[in-house]
Amino acid sequence: MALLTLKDVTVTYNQKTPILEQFNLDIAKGELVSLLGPSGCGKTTTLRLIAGFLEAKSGQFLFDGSDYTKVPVNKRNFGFVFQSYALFPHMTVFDNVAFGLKLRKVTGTDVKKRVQDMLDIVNLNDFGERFPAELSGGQRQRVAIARALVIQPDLLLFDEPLSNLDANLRVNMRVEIRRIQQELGITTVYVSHDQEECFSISDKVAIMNKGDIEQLADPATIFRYPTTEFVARFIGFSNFLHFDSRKKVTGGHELSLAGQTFFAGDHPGTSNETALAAAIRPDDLAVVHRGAPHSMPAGNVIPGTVRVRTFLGRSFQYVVDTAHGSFTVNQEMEQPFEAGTDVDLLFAPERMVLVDQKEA
Ligand SMILES: Nc1ncnc2c1ncn2[C@@H]1O[C@H](COP(=O)(O)OP(=O)(O)OP(=O)(O)O)[C@@H](O)[C@H]1O
Repeated sequence: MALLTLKDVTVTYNQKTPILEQFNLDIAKGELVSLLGPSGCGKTTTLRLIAGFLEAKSGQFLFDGSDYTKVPVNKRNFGFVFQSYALFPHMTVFDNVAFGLKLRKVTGTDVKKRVQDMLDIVNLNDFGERFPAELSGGQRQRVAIARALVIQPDLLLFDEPLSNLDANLRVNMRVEIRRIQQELGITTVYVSHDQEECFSISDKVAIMNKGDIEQLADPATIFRYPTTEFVARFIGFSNFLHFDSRKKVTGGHELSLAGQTFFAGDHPGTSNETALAAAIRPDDLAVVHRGAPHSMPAGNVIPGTVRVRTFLGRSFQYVVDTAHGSFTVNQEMEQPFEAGTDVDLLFAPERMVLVDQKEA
């Protein structure tokens, strides 16, 4: 059963068109769920709604079996960590972390023990007497996490917590966040626009587009088997074929495109029966000299010409122009193709993921 449920929630700012409309989300106890999507898709709005900073126009918010729709922020025992650490500059680290406990009327020795425990968890046990100005960005963010956790929240909410940190520190801190979240088994909603960050730490990722969740699944499933063209593009499938029709055949699916019949195998990426587009990652396309032997089904080949070649380090990237549009291919090779070379693009049946074109 879900710990947190948003049910048919609609949110409008300034009475204009809804930002979220009939929005639904379920989160199970102990899960870390990320909301990921382009700027303006409604991630922060969803988080603010869960936090209680924002009221829904209609719909329900259920938490742990109770109706929280009208419960005010200060009656929800939730912890927040924001992009700006929002520490009190005139208070020591210890006092910053203790602040929420004092508000909750926790007394002397209890405060000391709980703050110390939290500083241990975030590896800042020797920093209690420092002031925020005497800390690095990563240390400040750890204080913010300790402060959110010390109240033993029922839910932890992160809004772009790492975006003020430099790249290396971001990687370290996301490992820390995942470690702490798992150690405490605390249910967490995490907003970021950084795909790698969300994929690396989450049990589930919700990919949002214009106020809707287009796909909610574990990171590996989304990475390999996006269900819509929007999700596929967002996570790096840059090649698409848009078919006229499809037919189930033994062992797979026949897909027709302007008289040519492609074949896609039976795999989780072809189970969506309404999907009429194929998405293919640049790493999953192969390119060979025009007419070179290969083991693909005859229909899974498109002739083309290399327009651009770039060097990626491990591999080369080619942009290949064909009668069906341009395709991007990453391929490791000893002797790379020059721009202008006539080639064949090979579409492996197990690498074509069939996606819906909704919101494409
Ligand atoms: N206080 C507000 N008043 C009016 N419109 C708002 C307000 N806050 C957000 N919006 C609008 O709501 C939409 C969703 O915003 P939201 O902040 O939820 O997006 P986001 O996905 O978090 O984006 P970002 O990644 O840029 O932070 C946007 O179109 C935004 O302009």
